[in-house]
Amino acid sequence: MAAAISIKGLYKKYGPRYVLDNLSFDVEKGSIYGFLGQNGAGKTTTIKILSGLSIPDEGQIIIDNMDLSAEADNIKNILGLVPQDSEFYDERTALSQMNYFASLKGLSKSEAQEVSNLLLERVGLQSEMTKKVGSFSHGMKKRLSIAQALLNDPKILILDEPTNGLDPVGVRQVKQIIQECNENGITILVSSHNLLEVQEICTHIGILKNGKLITEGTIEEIRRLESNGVITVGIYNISPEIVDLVENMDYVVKTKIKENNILEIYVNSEVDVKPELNKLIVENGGQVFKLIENSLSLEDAYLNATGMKE
Ligand SMILES: Nc1ncnc2c1ncn2[C@@H]1O[C@H](COP(=O)(O)OP(=O)(O)OP(=O)(O)O)[C@@H](O)[C@H]1O
Repeated sequence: MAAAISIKGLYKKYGPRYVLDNLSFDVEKGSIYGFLGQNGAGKTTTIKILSGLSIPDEGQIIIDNMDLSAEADNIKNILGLVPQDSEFYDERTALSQMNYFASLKGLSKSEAQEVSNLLLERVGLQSEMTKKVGSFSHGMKKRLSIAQALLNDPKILILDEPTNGLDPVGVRQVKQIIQECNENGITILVSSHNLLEVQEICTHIGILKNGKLITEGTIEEIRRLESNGVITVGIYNISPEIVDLVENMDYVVKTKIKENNILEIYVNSEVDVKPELNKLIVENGGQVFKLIENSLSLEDAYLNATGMKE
């Protein structure tokens, strides 16, 4: 699959500290790539570099087959950016704000009016377009910011933490707009520190930690990364020998002993391993009083991968 964005060996230093440290990844054409990481991981720094607002110390960026270092202006024409915080004039209406941005992009008055109307409708602000932006909620401003980013009919849309600080309705609206943009052929790069908020719309996910991409893949691949399930076994007479035997099984990733004779077994297997585990424990003298399997959520896989989980 062709890459809409290809980042190779990106480094960015602030003072003596590298905030991007040999960062490389591709965003496939037509995908919705969730660029995830905790606060300070380097997401905004990467996005600023991609949108030409910051210069990397090293590395190559190819966007839609153009090298950013040589064709920044052409790239601007095919890129839409929704920054974390957009600046609007509170006294202007949404429509006049959009018309103003459209005129900055070189559209005539009538073209601007037409496109602005269309885009405000696309982000669900059609009945609010003559209201002053100062009266808008955070979610409405975010949708206005997306409309603004769509003014140049971009091939690629980059959104920096678009769901941050929104209420659940606002999150749902923004996700729906992102998905509709994608259905209309726009490749999406969306950053977030909240996997749960974006996972249902992403086709791919990359996890950034301290400026490095620590994990990458399709949603399904990420889920399978460490373990795809956890089996909770209650054993009355749990012993170190039983734990050792369990840990040595092929599909067991790790085990954790919990209170009340509970052994948590993280497994990575496509088939049901409960009968085999039960047999092993019982044959070695264990008295099993409960055995439950839960599949791991993507959130768990994320926390495992970022080392946020104990
Ligand atoms: N202009 C700057 N000067 C110095 N340090 C900076 C600058 N911009 C960012 N940093 C530092 O670089 C690191 C990465 O910041 P960045 O904003 O890219 O992270 P992030 O993943 O987007 O997090 P957040 O979600 O909090 O914005 C942080 O430690 C931040 O303090």
